[in-house]
Amino acid sequence: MKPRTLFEKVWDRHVIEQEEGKPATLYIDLHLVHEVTSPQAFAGLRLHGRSVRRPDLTTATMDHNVPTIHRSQPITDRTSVAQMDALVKNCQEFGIQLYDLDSPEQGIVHVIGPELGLTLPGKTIVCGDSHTSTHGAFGALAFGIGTSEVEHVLATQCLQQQKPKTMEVRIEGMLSPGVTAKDIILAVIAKIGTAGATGTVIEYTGKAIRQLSMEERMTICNMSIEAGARAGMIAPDETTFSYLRGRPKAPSEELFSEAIADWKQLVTDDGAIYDQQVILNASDIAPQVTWGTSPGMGTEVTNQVPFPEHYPTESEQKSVRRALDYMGLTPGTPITDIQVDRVFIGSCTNSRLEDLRAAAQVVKNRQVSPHVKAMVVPGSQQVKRAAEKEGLHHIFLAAGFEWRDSGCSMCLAMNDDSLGDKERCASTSNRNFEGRQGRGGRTHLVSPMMAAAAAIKGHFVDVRQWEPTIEEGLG
Ligand SMILES: CC(C)[C@H](C(=O)O)[C@@H](O)C(=O)O
Ligand code: SF4
Repeated sequence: MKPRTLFEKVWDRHVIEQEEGKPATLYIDLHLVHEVTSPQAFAGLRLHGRSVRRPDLTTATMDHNVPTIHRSQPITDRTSVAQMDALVKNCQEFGIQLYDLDSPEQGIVHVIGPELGLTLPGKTIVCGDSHTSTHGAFGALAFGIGTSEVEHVLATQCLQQQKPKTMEVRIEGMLSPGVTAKDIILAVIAKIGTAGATGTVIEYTGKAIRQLSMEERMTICNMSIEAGARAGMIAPDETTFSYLRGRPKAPSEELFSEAIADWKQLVTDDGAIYDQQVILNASDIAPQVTWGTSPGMGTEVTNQVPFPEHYPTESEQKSVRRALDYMGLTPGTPITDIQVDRVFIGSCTNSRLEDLRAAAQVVKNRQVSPHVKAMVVPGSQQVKRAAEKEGLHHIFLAAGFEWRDSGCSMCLAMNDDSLGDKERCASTSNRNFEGRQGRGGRTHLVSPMMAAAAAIKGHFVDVRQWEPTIEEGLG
């Protein structure tokens, strides 16, 4: 048999029907649902008198609109209330499991899927949400779909899909201390651009990727979409299996070794060919900070804000000028001279336990700069409880951070958590578009450690030079 890539194997396992030159019909193993992109889909089902084909393969949570503070009080935003109420009603009517606002398992859809063990190697996973790519970290084929497709999947458990091309992003070597998975993916996007992987499914390979934990792998796959890719995948291995073992929705202990035997097949065969390939060395990657209004407009913390005139084409110069204007930045300014007003540690990119641990390590025994307002928003209520069990909340609260309930929060400011006009934020999220975190707000994408350090110093700093607490005599 012809050697195949990981993507091709998972794809082939799910094609129900494919006519030459036409989109394939794929079977969907897991459909995740949230309150923003589902109301119209359910309304469509009702209109046509249809039911949900496989409620048992469908799971819902509320995350985008939910308040992250004072949860027992009424929510004032009418759209949020309408969307959340609709989800409750729809899940009841159609028999779908919902992790609602009061559920101890509530959280960002891309955080709770893996956490519950719903996300498994080899599955096809869809959700009306672009960052569904996160789940590819387990060797699943996971991608975002539009609301009409949500309706289609609800009704049929299938999806029409054009076969994407493949791209290998190989990260060789080893990361230096202070450099994280977030820096890898920001560096990849800075290199290939936000359209660099358009029409492809990326597979991340190489020694640096194999050494990452599952949470770090999720950070990488999460942002595949910001490089234009349809999805990102990482072949499952022992790290994957041990993460999944014992999770409530993962195969039970009796079936687990059988599952592993199957999952082990999900690797790219020797001799399989990717349509495109990009290679980076992890040891060349430094902590990244974005300076512009797209995730590709980023650089190393040791660099300066770029000069528009250094870009080769007129259109690039124009977009850089516009970005710098919006961001209120002067070319040539060292990144470390940029002062921040706000710090947001959260989002489906960087709100899991290891992210909070990394940030807390930087924050420990220090104080948030007096002119900075900083918050930590755990990705799920389970992450929140786990962090509290380790006492991480004490570290953040003592430093002056706010410690919130879980949700998307200031990643996209659909709830009350938002930036004011011209407020500048160091954010661990994945998008820095104009107005993303609030009208006129200015977003710099960074890793959790970099965000934590910016909160303490009031400006960006190179975390590689962060002194251990003990040596500063503060501990
Ligand atoms: C609201 C939703 C449709 C959107 C997405 O698909 O990505 C959101 O999650 C985002 O991150 O912008
Ligand atoms: S945390 Fe942000 S990126 Fe992730 S699903 Fe929510 S809004 Fe989208």
